[in-house]
Amino acid sequence: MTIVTADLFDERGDQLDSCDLQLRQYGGRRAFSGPIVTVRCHEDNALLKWVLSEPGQGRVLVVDGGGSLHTALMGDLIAGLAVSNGWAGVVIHGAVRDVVALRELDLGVKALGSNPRKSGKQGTGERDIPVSFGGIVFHPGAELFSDDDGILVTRPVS
Ligand SMILES: O=C([O-])CC(=O)C(=O)O
Repeated sequence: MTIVTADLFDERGDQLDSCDLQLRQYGGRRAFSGPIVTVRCHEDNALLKWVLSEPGQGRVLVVDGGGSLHTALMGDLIAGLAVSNGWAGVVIHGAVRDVVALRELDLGVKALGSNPRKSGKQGTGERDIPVSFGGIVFHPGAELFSDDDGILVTRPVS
């Protein structure tokens, strides 16, 4: 079923937070949803590549790259890995590259912008922690809904 975030917000907005940050659509799947997995990293994409190498099971990876547009945290190879492993989407507070190829992939991809410069590969960063941007908190395990209008998330299950 196609996600319509505006309808969802009308139905159950009291249980949802909406991301104010205007991320751009880069993926071939413009509407996507799934449980959240998180990574926080800075201009280094080894950790997110590692996470996207795991079975995605329809989940969405939310990457807090600190808003850096200096290096791309994901290109078509890592995005292709995400497709093969069954991830629904990747939301990046940072940059991507290979944007023409990303459009052809059956994957939701939202990011701040793009940069052809690649990231470091040290593997520094953290995973499975709450991350925050656009005025909301993305909690691991909470549900994310994304389409052309924006991104909604549920609050943590207490
Ligand atoms: O290898 C990287 O840093 C990212 C990349 O270009 C890709 O995923 O294709």
